[in-house]
Amino acid sequence: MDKQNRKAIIAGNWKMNMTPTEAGHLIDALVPAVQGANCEVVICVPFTDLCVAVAKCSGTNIHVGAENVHFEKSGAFTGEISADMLTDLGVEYVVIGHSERRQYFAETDETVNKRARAALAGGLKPIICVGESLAQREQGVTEELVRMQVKIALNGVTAEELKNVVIAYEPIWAIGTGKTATADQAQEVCAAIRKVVGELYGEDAAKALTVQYGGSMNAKNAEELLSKPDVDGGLIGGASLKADQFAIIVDAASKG
Ligand SMILES: O=C(CO)COP(=O)(O)O
Repeated sequence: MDKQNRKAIIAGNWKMNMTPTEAGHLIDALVPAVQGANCEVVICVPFTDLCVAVAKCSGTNIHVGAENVHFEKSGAFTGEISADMLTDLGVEYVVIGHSERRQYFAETDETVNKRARAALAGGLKPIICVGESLAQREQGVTEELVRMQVKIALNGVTAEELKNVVIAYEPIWAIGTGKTATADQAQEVCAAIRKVVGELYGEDAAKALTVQYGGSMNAKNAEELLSKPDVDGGLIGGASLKADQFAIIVDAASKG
């Protein structure tokens, strides 16, 4: 499979970090640091940082994403944010189904699917997160679980819509722990994700799909992870909060 035809995407997931003032400073440092990138650069930021991010990234090569979206178009859902609210601001991507949302906010494969469909219908590009816990890896059910997560998340997503979908493999045990999956482990599961998408949508669609790895990806290990044939980018937490570290990861993806 030829990786050259796929777009590598390096996306920061800032999580619950950065006030709007801090966000402005970080983006001011990021813009010159990633301007020569030969991959897509995305920052997914808290809702409160979106305005400043969109304003500062306008006219640059940095694309802006949110960290979640509600599945209804509008209505009595106190505290929630719709796809239309995000696109109206100029937001392009949205992280969906992050394991922290699944673990702490009771999101399920079914609500992940509803959010993904709402995002796509609203013109956003969802970065759908899947991945196993340590116990699930030790039980040997990683591939089966990830296949199921992907199948449910994509239920009802059309082949045309799939072109705007990114899938991120994020083993839960590697998130924020400093324990990175080995490049071979990342490759194995990213390939399995591409395989199930191929079964659902055909070979060409699978070949075109961007599959990211996320979980303690950093300036030191990015190059090796990104060198794997089915790892098309990264979803980066901690290391995305430092412009110099994030830029090194972007450089690594630009070479691949
Ligand atoms: O959850 C992640 C990205 O969504 C990964 O976080 P870390 O890079 O901090 O491990």
